[in-house]
Amino acid sequence: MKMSAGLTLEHLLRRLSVGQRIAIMLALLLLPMAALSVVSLDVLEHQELDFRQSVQESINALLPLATLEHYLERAQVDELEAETDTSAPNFTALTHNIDRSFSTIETTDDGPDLPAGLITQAQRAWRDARPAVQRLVERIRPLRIGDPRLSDALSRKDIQQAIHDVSLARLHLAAVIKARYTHAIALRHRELRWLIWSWVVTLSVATVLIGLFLASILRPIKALETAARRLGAGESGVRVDMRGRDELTEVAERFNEMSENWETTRQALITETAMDPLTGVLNRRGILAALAAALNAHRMRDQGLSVFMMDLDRFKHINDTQGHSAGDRALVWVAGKMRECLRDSDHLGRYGGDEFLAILPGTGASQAQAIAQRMQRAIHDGASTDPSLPLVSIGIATAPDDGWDADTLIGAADAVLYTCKQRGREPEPPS
Ligand SMILES: Nc1nc2c(ncn2[C@@H]2O[C@H](COP(=O)(O)OP(=O)(O)OP(=O)(O)O)[C@@H](O)[C@H]2O)c(=O)[nH]1
Repeated sequence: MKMSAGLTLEHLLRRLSVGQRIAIMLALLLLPMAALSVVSLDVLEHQELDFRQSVQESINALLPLATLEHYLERAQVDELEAETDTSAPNFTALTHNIDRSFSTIETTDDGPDLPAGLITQAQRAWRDARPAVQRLVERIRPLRIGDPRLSDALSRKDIQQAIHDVSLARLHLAAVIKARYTHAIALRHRELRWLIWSWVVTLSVATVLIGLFLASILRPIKALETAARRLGAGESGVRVDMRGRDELTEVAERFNEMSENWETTRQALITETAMDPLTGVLNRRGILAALAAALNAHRMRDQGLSVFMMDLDRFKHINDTQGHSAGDRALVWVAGKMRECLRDSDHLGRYGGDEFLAILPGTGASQAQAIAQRMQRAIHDGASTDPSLPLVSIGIATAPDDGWDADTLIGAADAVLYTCKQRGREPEPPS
């Protein structure tokens, strides 16, 4: 079923020229690859941007919190007093930055994949921390770094509380950012998997289609090559069955014409080289070839095979008294009579001037004797009323009793013929 569907598709493809098929094959390969490359680049670029944004967001959100925490810790160990720098850390700007980070994070759409409540927890933690931080900020705002009043302004307990609250807010915010980062990575992997599958599926489909296109080109080429080899090996009637409208079908049609022409020429050559032009039966070369082939087949089938060596009687006299044309007519008539007495599967050839050789495959000695007598009678009946017609003497040899090869059989039949001609006009009785 699949095979026939493939072949039907192939027949459809053969309606296209080879050039068109190659162009479509290239398009099948290049267009999906180009499209996929564009999509892949776009996806990777977007991922890169998202990733950068995510990292930037982390820095923007966490840095002010971490800085605030850092300054608070330094205040706790009275380091701010020891600072030579006279500018105070800008706690107000820091808290504003933190507020802005939280509002940015809050408005970012995380989609359904992120654990719910993480942002709320972080915001709540910051809301809890903010008043204590604010109070500290209010107290130290008028003071400079290194001012001895800083120690009085910052109560250790308040600082510790603020550190604790800010640290808690930082941890919650870090959890949000981590979750977002993990989510971004998972999304990136999912998109990459989709991309890889798209490549695999697209390339597989393209490969199958290209395979079909290639088959529609290579199969006819193979058929032509096989046919050319068979024709080259001398096989006759070689044809390439091909339907389509492409160049290869055209080549196949020309090949078939060439094969037919060659067959006609070959038949003409065979006729010319193997046939006797006067009588229309095989000539010496043809009948010897037929004998070799018949003996070959005979050995394989293990059946009897008889040969008749036949020589015309009083033929010279006909030639001498009635002319060469009368002799020719007599030869044609005798050949016709002989052919009439033989089966289609038997072979008849003119062996020499007035000598004929018949091959009777599958015929034993007694059956051959009967056929020879019938043939002799038919010729003698005609010749008895027309003096321009000859008589015939027949020597019979049968394989395998009289021999296995052509020369031995012909020699044996010739010997019988000689005896026969010596004794009169009757064929040799079966041995
Ligand atoms: N008309 C004609 N005569 C041919 C042809 N080929 C050979 N001959 C003649 O056939 C004759 C054969 O001679 P013979 O075999 O002695 O003829 P025959 O009278 O039958 O003698 P026996 O065979 O001894 O009975 C010769 O005269 C050849 O010239 C041919 O194609 N046409």
